Amino acid sequence: MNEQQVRQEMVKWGRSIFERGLTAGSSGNISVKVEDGYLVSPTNSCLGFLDPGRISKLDGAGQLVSGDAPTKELPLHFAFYEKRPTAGAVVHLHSTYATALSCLSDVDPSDAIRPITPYVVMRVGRVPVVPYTRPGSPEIRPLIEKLAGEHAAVLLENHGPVVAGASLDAAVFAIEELEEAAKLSILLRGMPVRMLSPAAIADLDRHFKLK
Ligand SMILES: O=C(O)[C@@H](O)C(=O)COP(=O)(O)O
Ligand SMILES: [Zn+2]
Repeated sequence: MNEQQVRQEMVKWGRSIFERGLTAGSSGNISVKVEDGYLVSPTNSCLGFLDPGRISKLDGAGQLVSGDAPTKELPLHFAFYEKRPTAGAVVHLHSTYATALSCLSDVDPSDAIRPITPYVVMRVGRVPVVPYTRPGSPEIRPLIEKLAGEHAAVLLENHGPVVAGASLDAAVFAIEELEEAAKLSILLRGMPVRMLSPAAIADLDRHFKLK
């Protein structure tokens, strides 16, 4: 895909995410790795109305080359690119159920999404919770770097989900699945849920290796 096509993909997915209510107002941000750097949603932009010509273009070192000022969450995005060589895109949203889960004090911080259905195991894997930092703070970078080698997705405590994927499509599909799994997890709270067995999870891990 050439750079113009990637810009169009960011506009298409941004609009789709916004129109389906997966993030509101100017919340959320997306980035995609391109041949000579990164394309990033501008800070304070609405994902539903990205202008392809104003998307922030960064060089390989993260310096702004063209377009509007980038999202303030670059440390978050770069932590994934640094520690996950397979990452081609990163998506952060304030989707309702995943964000709700990130606010619950009794969620296991090493495994916030209980393995209820196979698809979340296949597309997202185990999701840890990263301790709270102020949005945009550089303090998030080392916290994510500790986890990103092993995990494609995290929940930012009291904030929301972040997912890395091999492509923008893959990252969007995974964050959508994370949202659905969080929704099930909240809907089923207090009910006698049958979890997938450790053997079933190991079988899924063998057959559907996450990138
Ligand atoms: O929650 C926040 O403030 C940010 O994480 C966010 O979602 C939007 O920030 P920008 O991408 O800088 O607009
Ligand atoms: Zn945010």
